[in-house]
Amino acid sequence: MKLITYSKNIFLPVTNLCRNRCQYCSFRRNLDEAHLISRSAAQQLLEEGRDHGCSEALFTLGERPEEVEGFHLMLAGEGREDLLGYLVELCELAIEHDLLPHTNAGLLSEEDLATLQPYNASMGLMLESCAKLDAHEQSPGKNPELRLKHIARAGRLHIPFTTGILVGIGESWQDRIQSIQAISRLHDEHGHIQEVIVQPFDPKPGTAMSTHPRPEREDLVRTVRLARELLPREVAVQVPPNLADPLPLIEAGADDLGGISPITRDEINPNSSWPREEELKRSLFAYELKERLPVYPRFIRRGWHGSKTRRLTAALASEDGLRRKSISSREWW
Ligand SMILES: O=c1nc2n(C[C@H](O)[C@H](O)[C@H](O)CO)c3cc(O)ccc3cc-2c(=O)[nH]1
Ligand SMILES: C[C@H]1O[C@@H](n2cnc3c(N)ncnc32)[C@H](O)[C@@H]1O
Ligand code: MET
Ligand code: SF4
Repeated sequence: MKLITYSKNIFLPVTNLCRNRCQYCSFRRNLDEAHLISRSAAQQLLEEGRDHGCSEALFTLGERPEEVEGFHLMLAGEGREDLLGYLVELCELAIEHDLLPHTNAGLLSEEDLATLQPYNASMGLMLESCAKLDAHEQSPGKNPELRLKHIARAGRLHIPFTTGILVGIGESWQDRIQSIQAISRLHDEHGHIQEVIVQPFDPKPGTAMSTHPRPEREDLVRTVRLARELLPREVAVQVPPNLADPLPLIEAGADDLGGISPITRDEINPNSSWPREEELKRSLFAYELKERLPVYPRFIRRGWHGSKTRRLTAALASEDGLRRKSISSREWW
């Protein structure tokens, strides 16, 4: 039976302040409406996550919020001077609560990426697309060259990495192919890509792209097929089951469903609720559905997960025999 994996996570929106203005995004807010997660709110979510058996704390935030005037006042409200220090503190808090951090903070400097590495089991940054698109006209951080550089830097630092493409934001088929090939080349060089997300664009009311059509199912199927063909076998192709029916995409070669949360919503796609584990088990009965950690086994074996997560990762990986399980359909270990 083919193996399909997912991670049980909680979604922590650290701040929705962002220097970019992606035309599809409803997560970002202007200063007057923006928030910074408080220690106590984070703590409460982490406690709930632990109680629900989650293994991943997904920290997501706008890119370089420090560049927005006024953010330092929000930080000061939490008694901090810099965002990085606060992110490290939140990751430490997650680890104390038995949850493995996975941070996607947008573009980071080499120094900041290196600072976060020890505290994260894995990290992520979507390439989105290797093409320069209108949707990113006001988003300096979505410059594909900068994103590819960031992903390469993560590779040099041995950070197990999640990236992916956003499908249906104005890119061509050629762009999709080239984006996947670019990710594949980075993996050939550094070996750090654990999964590539094929993320369908989902129109959001109130955004510039609210009337832009969502991609056709057949286009998603073709994109997943392309990704599966162009990427080496050990790199998982991830599809979010709250944005499109996963079954045809799994049939086309997808092998991971990403983070699924029993308690928090997908703050990027707040109106698309995740299916429950039982629902997925029912609809994907022809597959072996299996929970995984936010860091894939081969990276644990190589010791690439952040040093501060070592004990927790070992404990979680051995918990239900994950460590020894032999798996037929995929090079899981
Ligand atoms: O719940 C979500 N998880 C998202 N994830 C998280 C992902 O599902 C899991 O955190 C990873 O599979 C690690 O276990 C992302 C992670 C990244 O590094 C980059 C982009 C995303 C996008 C989403 C998303 O839109 N919704
Ligand atoms: C975290 C990731 O969420 C994705 N993202 C942001 N906005 C949308 C949307 N409207 N539809 C689908 N995905 C989106 C981007 O790819 C970002 O990198
Ligand atoms: N802002 C970051 C990015 O777009 C993180 C995900 S979107 C909230 O890369
Ligand atoms: S997708 Fe990320 S980078 Fe783009 S506006 Fe939203 S929060 Fe900012």
